Formats: sequence, structure tokens, C-alpha cells
Amino acid sequence: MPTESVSAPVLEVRGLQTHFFTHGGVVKAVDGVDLRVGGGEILGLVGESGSGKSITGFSVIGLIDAPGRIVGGSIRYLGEELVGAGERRLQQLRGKEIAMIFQDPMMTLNPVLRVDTQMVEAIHAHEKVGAAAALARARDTLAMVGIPSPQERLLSYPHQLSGGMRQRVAIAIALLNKPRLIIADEPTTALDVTIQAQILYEVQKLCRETGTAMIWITHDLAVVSGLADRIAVMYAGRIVESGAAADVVHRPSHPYTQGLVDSIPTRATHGSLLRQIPGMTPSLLQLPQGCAFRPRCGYASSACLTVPQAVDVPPQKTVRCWHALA
Ligand SMILES: Nc1ncnc2c1ncn2[C@@H]1O[C@H](COP(=O)(O)OP(=O)(O)OP(=O)(O)O)[C@@H](O)[C@H]1O
Repeated sequence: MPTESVSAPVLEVRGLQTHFFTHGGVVKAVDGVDLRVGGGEILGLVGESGSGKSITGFSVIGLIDAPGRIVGGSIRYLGEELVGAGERRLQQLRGKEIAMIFQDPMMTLNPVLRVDTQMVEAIHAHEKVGAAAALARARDTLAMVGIPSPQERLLSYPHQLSGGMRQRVAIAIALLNKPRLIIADEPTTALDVTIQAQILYEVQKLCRETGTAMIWITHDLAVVSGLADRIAVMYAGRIVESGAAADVVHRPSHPYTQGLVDSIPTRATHGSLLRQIPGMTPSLLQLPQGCAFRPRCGYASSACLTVPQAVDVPPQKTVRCWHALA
């Protein structure tokens, strides 16, 4: 069962703002995000498409290119400030201490190289170890992510593997250098539910066993409800609700989170139409005044014309809503 982590944070993000300076105006993709994840803990970062989840992840690993820029806030990795850190330091951290897993494993894998070559290269990029030791580590890591016959799979090219196997190899590459933090951006979305469930189980076990901190980015609240210790719900560049996973899913306080929970299919809703959140996500170039969710919200009042501050909702949630439900 997921437990509340008591360890010191591996990552602490405060007031992060990442904006894109486009011809059409300033896109505030991330606008004042606070996140915290401890060793062995899994944080689910959930929200609809375009809410700023990936840009939050890319900001942490220093992969924001023009016209985007981090314009405010702090990203502390084991206490070290990464906002403003040099590219050399960020390169040292990427792939070694902080790893990223993408929705498309081919963002990680090279189609023309065998798995063993790619894995040994990934080790050698950060560490001087002999070829035999590197290969043994590669094989053991493939076994860790549930790849059968890992010795044989080392000799495969990516195109010889199924989608699920390719994603497991990409996850294994992320794990090779024993990172302290993994940012996983929708890595199981394209896979069928059985493979997805297996991978989620293995990832959760790995985090617990190795003390790795993980941010799991997804649009699917159902996926993280069983995986994450804590959940942060993102809407239009801001975290609108965060807290222990069970609290967020079973006692949502923000009307947007309520809407996401209501759209999770359950046995009870089998065969009937699921409730959808009315309306569309707003353009980040033309955000409504005050709370960005206001035009879609059944609880909206004149108070919502002012941006809500984050408030604590017992036992341990933080919610940005004038009408937060206890
Ligand atoms: N290069 C860019 N130029 C301008 N705007 C950008 C750029 N990259 C991202 N954005 C803006 O940032 C917003 C957040 O994007 P992001 O990819 O983080 O969303 P997301 O929540 O991860 O959605 P998805 O699940 O679809 O990936 C987008 O709505 C987009 O408007």
C-alpha cells in the first residue's frame, strides 16, 4: 500500500513559472507551481492536455528551449538550486541522477543500435566500468523491469521488440545509473491495460526497493490513484489540489478534481454514460479573470473573479479554490 513519505525531499519546487514568449503573446504554461517528492515516493501529476504537466517536468531537468524560459521560482534537487544552474551541471545530472521516461520509448531508444550497445553507452556516459560489468548491469536491469530472457533481449534491435517491451527497455535505461529522481511523462498511455498494470506494479516496487523518487505525469487520474503516494492536480498552469492519493481521489476538494473523479469509469458506471466536465480547457493566451476553472465550474461565484490562494484542507491537502469542499 502507498504510504506517506517522511523522508527529506529529493525534489522541492516552489513558485515555478515557465513562460513561452510567442508572437501571439506570453503563454504561462507553468505559473506558480509547488511540488515536493521524497525518496521512495511516487507523486502523480495529473491534468488535462495542455495543463502544463510536461513543461513542469522539462523545467526540472533543464530542457526548456526558446521561446520558453523559467521566469520565476525555485527547483531544489537534494537542496541544490537548479534554476540558473549551468548546462554542464544539468548535463551531469540528466540520465545519471535525474532520469526522464517519455510516452514514446523511441525518444530514448536509437532505432539502429542493439539494446546492449545502447545500455552500455548509457552507463559509460556517466561511469567508467568494464564492458563485462556494464553488460551484467544492463541484463540485471532488464530483468528488474520484468523482461523475460534478458540475455537474449540484449541482442535485439528496438524494432524486434513489442511496444510494451520497448517501453520496458526505455524504463530500464532510465534506471541503469540508479537515479535519485525519475520523471515519467505518460509512459504507459499507449500500452494496453494489462501491460500498463504490469509496468505500474514493477515501477512501484522499484521505487520502494531502491528509494527512487518519482513524478508520474498522466492525464488519467485512475492510473495514478493506485500507483502514487500523493497526487497533484494541475489546471491551466497551476496546481489546484494536492495531497495524499486516497484523499484526493476519495474526497476531492476542488470542483475540477471532482470532475476528474466523476469521469473515472467504475463497475457502477459500466454501460452508462460517464459524466464529463462541461466546457473546454481555456487557452493559456486568454485565461479567464480570476480562477481559470471558473467558466466550467458549477460552484462559481463572484469571489472566483479573484485568483484563489492555496488553502490547507484537513487532514493534509492543499487546494486553490474559494469553495473548497472539506
Ligand atoms: N514551444 C512552445 N511554444 C509555445 N507554447 C508552448 C510550447 N510548448 C508548450 N507550450 C504551451 O504550454 C502548454 C502546456 O504544455 P504541456 O506539454 O506541459 O501540457 P501537458 O499538460 O503535458 O499536456 P499533454 O498531456 O497534451 O502533453 C501548452 O498548452 C502549450 O500552449
